[in-house]
Formats: sequence, C-alpha cells, structure tokens
Amino acid sequence: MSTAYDAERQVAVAAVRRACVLTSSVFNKLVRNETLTKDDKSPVTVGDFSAQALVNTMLGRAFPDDPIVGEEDSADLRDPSGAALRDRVVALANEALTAPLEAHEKAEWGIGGRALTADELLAAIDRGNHAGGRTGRMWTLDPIDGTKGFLRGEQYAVCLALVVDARVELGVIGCPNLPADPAQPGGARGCIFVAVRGQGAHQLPLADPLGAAPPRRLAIPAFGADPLNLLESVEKAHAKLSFNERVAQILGVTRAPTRMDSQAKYCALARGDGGVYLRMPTGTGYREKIWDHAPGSVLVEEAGGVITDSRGEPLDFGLGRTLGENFGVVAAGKEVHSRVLGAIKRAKEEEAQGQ
Ligand SMILES: Nc1ncnc2c1ncn2[C@@H]1O[C@H](COP(=O)(O)O)[C@@H](OP(=O)(O)O)[C@H]1O
Ligand SMILES: [Mg+2]
Ligand SMILES: [Mg+2]
Ligand SMILES: [Mg+2]
Repeated sequence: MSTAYDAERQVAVAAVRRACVLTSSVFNKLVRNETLTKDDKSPVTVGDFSAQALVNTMLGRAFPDDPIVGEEDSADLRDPSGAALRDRVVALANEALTAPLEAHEKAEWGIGGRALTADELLAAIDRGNHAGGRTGRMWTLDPIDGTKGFLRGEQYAVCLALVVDARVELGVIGCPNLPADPAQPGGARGCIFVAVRGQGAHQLPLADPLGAAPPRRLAIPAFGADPLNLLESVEKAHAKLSFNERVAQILGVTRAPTRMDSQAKYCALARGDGGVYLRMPTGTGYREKIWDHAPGSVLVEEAGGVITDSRGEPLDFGLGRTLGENFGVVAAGKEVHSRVLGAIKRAKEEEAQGQ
C-alpha cells in the first residue's frame, strides 16, 4: 500500500543514510585546515559541503521542481583560496554519490553511477540558496547539524525536512553517533529517525534503514521521562543555560540536564530519553534557522509531543530561512509542556524584577 509522501520518504532516508556514511568517514580522515570559520564565527567543514552536495544532487534528480533551503553555499569553495578545499569536497561527494546501490536505492536518484564535475557539485550545493516562504513545496537541509559536536567526535545529525505550505510534512534525522538503545550507551551506534505527518515517528537502524527489521515506533510520555530532565545545547553561545537551570528549579527537576549537540536532542526526546527540549535565546538577536528545527518539530509532534516557542506560539516555517520572531524553542510531552511554559513565564518575571 502506498501512503502519502512515500517516494519523498524513501529518497530522504536514502540521502540522509549516504550523508551519514560520508560524514562519519570524513571525521576519521579530517585533517587540520579542512575547517573554515564562517562570517558568523561558526565552523564549517569539508563534511558539511560534501554532504550538502550529495543530498541536493539526489533531491534535484528525484524532485527537480522542488526548491531547497540549505545551510551552506559554495562561495568559499569558489574563491581561489578555497581550491584545495573544493577538490576535497568534489572527491568526497563523488565517493558518496558513486558508491554502489543498496537494495532500497534507485539509480534515477543520481547515485551509483558516474562522478560529477566540480561545477555540477558546486551548483548542487547552491541549489540550497532558496529563500524559503509560505506557499508550495520546499526542502530544508542541514548537512551537518552540530558541527561543533561533529568536530569533538560527539553528537551531530544530518537533518532533512519537506515543508509544504509552511507545514513540515516529513522529517528525517540521521545520527551516526547516537546509541541505538539509550539503555545501552556503549552498544551499537547509528540511527535514523523518520516522521511523516499523520503516520507516526519511527527509529530505523542506520546500517539498514529500510531492511527487514521493523521500524521502532516512538512515543513521548505525556508527563515526560521519570525522573524528568532537560535536554540542552553543549554550546553556551547557542542557548541561555542559566535560564534553563532556573526553569528546572521551578519545575522541581533534580536530575542533571543532558547536554547534547544537534537535533539528536529531539530524537532523544521522541524516544522518551529525557523530558524537555529547552532552548532560550542568549540575547544577541540571533534568529533560529528553519533547518535547525523543521525535522525535529515533526518528529516531536508525531511522537505525541508538543513544540512551540517559549511563549507558546507555534514555530513559523513560512517566514523564510529563519523562524523570524519566534523566541526560543520548547518541546515536551503534552502535560509537561504546559508546565514548562508556566515555569518560563515565572522565571522571566523574576528576571524582570531583578531577582
Ligand atoms: N547564537 C546562537 N543561538 C542559537 N543557535 C545558534 C547560535 N549560533 C549558532 N546556532 C545554531 O546552533 C546549531 C547547533 O545547535 P545545538 O547547540 O543544539 O547543537 C548550529 O547548527 P550547525 O552546527 O548546523 O551550524 C547553529 O545553526
Ligand atoms: Mg553551521
Ligand atoms: Mg544546524
Ligand atoms: Mg549545519
């Protein structure tokens, strides 16, 4: 039986799996000077560029009319000073594109065949330059979310979502370093999380995502994990962690927070491993990017949870490349989510009173 977005799900899972294989092999080979610092001071590696080239090539072949909002662009690789980096990106992207087809893959997605030229791959990266918007179909891609975690050898995720008329319909998150079973942190690693609106949230094994093993259906307990704890960024510059601490106190949370890079936090939440995703702005005027939350948001909702900004407003994926005026992000099981909004309100009032 075919269901809505079947073809999109298959291509997205295949693209994310290939990008996970690519980025983990890049990590093992990464040499100094293969990382650049972007204008906003954040890092980008040959892994980010080549994964975006790979995924955009596959999307471009499978869905040629769909625009893509991707995090990276090719400007630094086109600059004469970026020649060595560009050559590495071309080699890595081609290695990933030409790898033999798996049982779940099709040649018409642009894989398993000929290598592409540097121009074709740079153009594929720049397919991600779409401005976003409120109507029609678009994909949003974060080729490596949590680049800082990636560089530390910790958590990162390949994140892809299909947005239709500003609503996220499909989300796929690949987590090469996440334990398959949270109860066995030293056990097998590598999972893909998939959510299709109206069809639930599932965890698949990265090694054989569409193989014989049945996908594991995910559900967030309405009252959160027991004991409850917070899922938050590792990077202090990305979220106001002191505010989280106060919210945790108000909620009576005694368990230490789980600090983890990337949308792996949404995956942990979706499988009931941790209770509350909380990301409060640091006050620098930074606007959250749609690719940092789109797949995570549909995963949380399809697992039965609720996701809003810190004031309880829905996240708006129709404003362009950013979430615009949305202020912070809160995701949790249904009951606990409303308690968290209350605790945030109280912590803000205390702040305003200078306590
Ligand atoms: N000042 C800031 N506030 C909030 N998020 C920020 C930020 N600066 C960068 N980020 C985003 O935080 C993401 C990582 O989130 P987390 O802290 O949950 O791991 C980064 O994704 P990339 O690593 O893809 O660039 C980046 O987009
Ligand atoms: Mg980045
Ligand atoms: Mg990101
Ligand atoms: Mg990224």
